[in-house]
Amino acid sequence: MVMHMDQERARNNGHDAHDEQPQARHVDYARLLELGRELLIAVGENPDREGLLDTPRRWADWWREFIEYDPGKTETIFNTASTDQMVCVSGMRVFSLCEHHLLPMWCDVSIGYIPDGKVLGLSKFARIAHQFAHQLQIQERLGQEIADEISRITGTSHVAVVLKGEHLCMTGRGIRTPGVMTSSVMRGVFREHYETRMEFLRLIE
Ligand SMILES: Nc1nc2c(ncn2[C@@H]2O[C@H](COP(=O)(O)OP(=O)(O)OP(=O)(O)O)[C@@H](O)[C@H]2O)c(=O)[nH]1
Ligand SMILES: [Zn+2]
Repeated sequence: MVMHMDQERARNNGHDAHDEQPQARHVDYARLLELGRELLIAVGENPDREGLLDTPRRWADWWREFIEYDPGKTETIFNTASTDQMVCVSGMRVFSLCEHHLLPMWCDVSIGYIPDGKVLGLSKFARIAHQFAHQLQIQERLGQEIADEISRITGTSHVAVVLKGEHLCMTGRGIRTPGVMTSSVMRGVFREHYETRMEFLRLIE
């Protein structure tokens, strides 16, 4: 008997038997399909009416796409003797989900670091930002996790991450007030040295 891939994943406690990245997350797709149907019933809809027939499938697909997001290769490093530069990559927009309400948040991510012999490939900053955005999040933790990963890969402790977020849970429900949440993680010389911090903040304006 050919086992469906999702059943096989479930049997392996969320991981493929030959999964090379044990930290990769998987959804229970069959369960999502059931829940999508249940959700429609719970909000007073008829899941068998024509317009909704494929909705549980689309909804399950969206969760799978979000949770099983693959950032690709994130660790391309170039060795360099130069340690006198500040590198900033700014305005990278990522999509995430607020863990309190399961509603979208959009964050504009800016990252700065001072290399210590290793520079990271430019595109990898966006890959890393998306990687940590593709899970249930709060904005503050998203910034910390991005900073941790940049430090881990490049081996420098001088890392700064600023996020500007718009949260649908604040703009589209509840208090219904548009507003921007800014959070910043400043480490190493970015925290200790006022001029360095200000230079970074000017560069990402
Ligand atoms: N610090 C922080 N708070 C967040 C984030 N996303 C959502 N929240 C807040 O989480 C809080 C949850 O508060 P609760 O009082 O438990 O939930 P609620 O009754 O839905 O609150 P309201 O949103 O005020 O209607 C709210 O103040 C949200 O604005 C985030 O990324 N960071
Ligand atoms: Zn929220």
